[in-house]
Amino acid sequence: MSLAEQALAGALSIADLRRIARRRLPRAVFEFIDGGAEDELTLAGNRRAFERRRIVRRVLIDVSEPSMRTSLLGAPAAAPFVIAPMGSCALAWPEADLAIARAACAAGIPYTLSTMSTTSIERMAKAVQGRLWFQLYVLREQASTDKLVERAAAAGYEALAVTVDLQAGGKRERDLRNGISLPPKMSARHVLDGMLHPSWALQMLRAGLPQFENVRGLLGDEGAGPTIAARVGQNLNPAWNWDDLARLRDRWPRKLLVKGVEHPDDARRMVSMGVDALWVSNHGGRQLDGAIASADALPRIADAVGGKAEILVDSGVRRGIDALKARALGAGAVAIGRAALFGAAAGGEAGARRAIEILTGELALAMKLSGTPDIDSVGRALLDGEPTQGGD
Ligand SMILES: Cc1cc2nc3c(=O)[nH]c(=O)nc-3n(C[C@H](O)[C@H](O)[C@H](O)COP(=O)(O)O)c2cc1C
Ligand SMILES: O=C(O)C(=O)c1ccccc1
Repeated sequence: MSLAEQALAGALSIADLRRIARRRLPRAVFEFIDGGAEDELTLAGNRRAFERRRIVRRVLIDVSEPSMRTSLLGAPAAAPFVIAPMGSCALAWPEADLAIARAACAAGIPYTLSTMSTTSIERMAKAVQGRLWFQLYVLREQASTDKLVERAAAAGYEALAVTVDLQAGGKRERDLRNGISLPPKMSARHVLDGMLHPSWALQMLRAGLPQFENVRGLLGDEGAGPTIAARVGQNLNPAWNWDDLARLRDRWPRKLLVKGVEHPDDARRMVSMGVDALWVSNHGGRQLDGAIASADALPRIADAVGGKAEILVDSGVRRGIDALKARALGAGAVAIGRAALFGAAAGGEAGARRAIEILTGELALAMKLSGTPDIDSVGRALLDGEPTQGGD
């Protein structure tokens, strides 16, 4: 076993994978992934909202073979997990999108490709046979947005998740301090940072600068944004509204998800328009600092929707038991963002596989120890002190 393989095998938790990633990546890249907006209140709140929930265990139940198989968007999934869309992943590991997608496919869970991926819609569809969803950022140019939607349909993606919480790039102060911008402006500090992380630097030199393959030529160049998020934000349409969502619903024939929902009234209105699934998220604390934690928004949305649409949740999932808590709070599945990317940053496809394996392993154990033989039977009563309106 190589040293890198040994390190991966020795990683017991997502926190361990994060530590390996932190050692391997230049500071600017690690902090771009790890960081949140402003004071990182929402980033920390996401974790706290999962951590503070407590499970009231049941005993004397046969849990010899706990089943975490479930149904997501009308198709089977091996576990209640989905990979969240992440742009610029190749900064962490060459072709990290492909690495994570292959790991997801092997684990039998859906993978969401970002509009800002460094692997094109078509290349991903050719490379991976598993369940693929496409995340849409609404570009300022209507025709360019329409083209992305058409390409995802033509390439056979089963679902479209339109992200609605990046009306502008969040104020990511770590990125501003580190000067990680788009296009990259290399300073002496960046070169030094690279030299201090030679395995990463050599990989990058060999692979070349990652490109946003889906939006090649589409990002306007009115000034390089001060951060990646700011530059991308400048190119998205902040005027996009309910009427536009209705048009998108008409144009896209398959499953439609809205990512970045937090208010029950928004959720209700989306369901009435025929949106198939609500993706409760605050973008991993990277957008509005001060936004409610996802795990707190989740039960209110579940009550508002009352089973008329599916619900996913992300932001702060770092342990398998978080998926059990999320199921109890009303989600069908949790999406994994940084946890998967820390894995890929630590060791490419094997690292992403390790991340999923850690989370599913922890969930299986949590199911046994809580007396949960079947993930689909989880209700709100599993949690201490949760009002059970809309639950069981
Ligand atoms: C490096 C990085 C890039 C991201 N890029 C996108 C993106 O392109 N589109 C999107 O909808 N969300 C994006 N997100 C947000 C994730 O989809 C997800 O909502 C978030 O990471 C969940 O929080 P977690 O990382 O705590 O699991 C990104 C997150 C990270 C960490
Ligand atoms: O950083 C993000 O959260 C994000 O959404 C993004 C968008 C485009 C490129 C890279 C990241």
